[in-house]
Amino acid sequence: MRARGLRKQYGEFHAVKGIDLDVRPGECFGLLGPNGAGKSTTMRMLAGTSQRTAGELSIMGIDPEDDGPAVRAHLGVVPQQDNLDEELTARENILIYGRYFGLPYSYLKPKAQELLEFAQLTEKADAKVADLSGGMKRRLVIARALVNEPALFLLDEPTTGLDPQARHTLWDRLYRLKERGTTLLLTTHYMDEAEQLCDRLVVVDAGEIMAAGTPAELIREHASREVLEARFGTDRNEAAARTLQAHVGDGVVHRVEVLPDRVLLYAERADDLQHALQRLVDDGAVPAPATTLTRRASLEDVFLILTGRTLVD
Ligand SMILES: Nc1ncnc2c1ncn2[C@@H]1O[C@H](COP(=O)(O)OP(=O)(O)OP(=O)(O)O)[C@@H](O)[C@H]1O
Repeated sequence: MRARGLRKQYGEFHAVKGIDLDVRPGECFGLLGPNGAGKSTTMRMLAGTSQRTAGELSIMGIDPEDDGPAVRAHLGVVPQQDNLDEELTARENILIYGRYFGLPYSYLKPKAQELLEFAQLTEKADAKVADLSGGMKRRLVIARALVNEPALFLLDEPTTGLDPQARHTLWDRLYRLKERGTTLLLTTHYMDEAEQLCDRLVVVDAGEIMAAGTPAELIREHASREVLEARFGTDRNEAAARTLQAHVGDGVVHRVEVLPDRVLLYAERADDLQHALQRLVDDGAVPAPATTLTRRASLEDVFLILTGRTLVD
C-alpha cells in the first residue's frame, strides 16, 4: 500500500493535509493520533468509501478510484463503529456479509465456522448480536471482515471502548492474523496498543504526520529511555518546571515537559534523574514533590514532546 500527498478537505476545512504512507506486506502499521487527527478520514479514503481531495494511492498496485471493486476484494475493513445486524445471529452476520462479496454458500458455511472459532465465538455462534458483550461484538466485526481472506486488513480504532481484558483478547487475535501473513493497518489513540501491535507507525496530529518509525526508534529519537514524573501541586508545577528547565543539558536531564498536573523529566537513567531532582530539592531550588514515579518512556511521551499535548484528553 502506497499513498503520496493524500489530502481531504471538507469545505474549507483541511482534515488530512497531505500524508505519505508505505505499508509493507506482512507488517502491522499504525496511525497513532488523538481524536480528530484525521485517522478515520484517512482510513475511509484507503477503503474507498470517501473520495480523496488530492494525492496518489495504490493498493495492491491498483488505485481504488480506478477500480474500487478490485481493491475491495483484497481488503478487510473494520470501521470505528460496529455495524452488525443486532437482530441476526453471529453466524448469520458473517454469512450475509459474505454474500455481499458474491461468495457461494458452499464456501461460506465452513468459512463462517472457521471464523467464529478464530474469534473465540463458537459458543455464541447462534446467539443474537444484541446478546453479545462489547468485546464479542468487536471480535465478530473482525471475523466478518475476514470472510474474503483479505491481504490488507484496515482497522479503525479496534479496541476503543473495550475493557482491558477484552482489549488483550483482541490484540492476541490481531497478532495471530499478522503471524499468518495478513498485512494490518490500524488507527489508534492508545499508545500501548501501538506499542504492542505495530512494527512501524506514523504519529498524526491535525491531519499531518509528525513522525514515523518503529516504536523504539520514535522513543529513541524524540524522548529518552527513562521518565520521572513529579507532582509538585497544581499551582507549583509550572514554576518547578521552569527551574528544572535550566538544568536541561547538565549531562543528566535531557528534557523537561510540563502538564497541568505534573512535570516530566527525561533522561537515560532513572537513578540519575532521582538524584538530580533530590539535589535541587535539598538546595531549596524546587519544592519537594508530593509524588514521584519513574518509568520507561513511551509513545505517549513522543506525542507530548512533538505536540505539547497528551494523546488522550
Ligand atoms: N464529514 C465530515 N464533514 C466535516 N468535517 C469532518 C467530517 N468528517 C470528519 N470531519 C472532521 O475532520 C477531522 C478529522 O476527523 P477524523 O474522524 O478523521 O479524526 P480521527 O483522527 O479519526 O478521530 P476520531 O477517532 O475521533 O474519529 C475532525 O476535525 C472532524 O471533525
